Amino acid sequence: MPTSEHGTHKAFTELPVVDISLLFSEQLEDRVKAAKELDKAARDAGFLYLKGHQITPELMINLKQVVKEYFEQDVDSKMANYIGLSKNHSGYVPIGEEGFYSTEAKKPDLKEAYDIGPDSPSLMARFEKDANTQWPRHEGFKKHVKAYYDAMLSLSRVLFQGFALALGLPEDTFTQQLTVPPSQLRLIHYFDNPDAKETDSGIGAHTDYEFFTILLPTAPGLQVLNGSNEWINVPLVDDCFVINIGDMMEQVSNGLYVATSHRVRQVKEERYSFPFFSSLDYDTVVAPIESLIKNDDTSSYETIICGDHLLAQTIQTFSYLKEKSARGEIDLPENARTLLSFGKPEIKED
Ligand SMILES: O=C(O)CCC(=O)C(=O)O
Ligand SMILES: [Fe+2]
Repeated sequence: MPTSEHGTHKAFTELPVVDISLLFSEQLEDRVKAAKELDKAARDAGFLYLKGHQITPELMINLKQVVKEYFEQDVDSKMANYIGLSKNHSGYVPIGEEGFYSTEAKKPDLKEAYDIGPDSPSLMARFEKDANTQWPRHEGFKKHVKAYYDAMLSLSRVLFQGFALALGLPEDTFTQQLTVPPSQLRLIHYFDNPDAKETDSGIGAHTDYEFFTILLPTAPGLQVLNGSNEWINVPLVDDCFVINIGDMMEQVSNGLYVATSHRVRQVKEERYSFPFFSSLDYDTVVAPIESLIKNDDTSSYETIICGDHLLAQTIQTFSYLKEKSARGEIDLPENARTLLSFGKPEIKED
């Protein structure tokens, strides 16, 4: 495992803003120009605000509205679509379902969620070949959430092309393996909490497992660890998504782009947040790209299989999957990594 990569992040005090309008240009030289901006932000911070993404405001407005209505229902109604009832890891995730990083002794994160993935093949394809996404009956939910999922998938394609150019690789390096990726969209609801203290956790410090995440938050609360180990607030910026580098991008870029630690603090106001975790197809072999390995390189990222890595992390995180695993109904993929096994700096909580 590499040990010194954390030093590559700058001591930023706010996130860089990257306008990707030029990634949509017909001209390669324009796309390369935008990719250079992505490259700088990915190296310096591993986190950025994304402008010029061409996602229409209606998609986001409709998503926020229908998700708000959905979560307003009582818990019993929401539990009708409990994630543990699905065959492809989709559905309602009640408070306490996720033992993030096996810190069972810690208080559970104060949030509920609804997880969406592709129909088939899904993250659970090893166990269930034809398992479709579980949708609640709630009016308009499937229509608006699916439209948003599809838009995120398209945007992730553009960004995968941008990151390939940013790394000096052929533009289709990643997208050759982007057919039906097990990318998950999470709809997260952090409860309103007038008594929230600055130190109350909404979600503990972590890095994301995938290549990158496209995040749409509705309120402040997100914090990012900078190169000097300080937690930096991420306020909302109009018309921008927040993008962050995940574990697998760190791996393929041979540590050039580092997965940045982040966490969510409880804020007094109610908060929703919609991360789309961008991955490649299940069978994608994830290893440092040869042209990014230098002769004197001492880093040693071990090769992983994209979907197996995600599945392993998921099985070790969700209570219902831990129980299935204990009953012998599912097993961890071979060579599964334990949680937090990437070469991250020690994650500091205060
Ligand atoms: O709620 C947020 O702003 C971030 C959520 C997050 O980091 C995650 O779900 O991985
Ligand atoms: Fe995250």
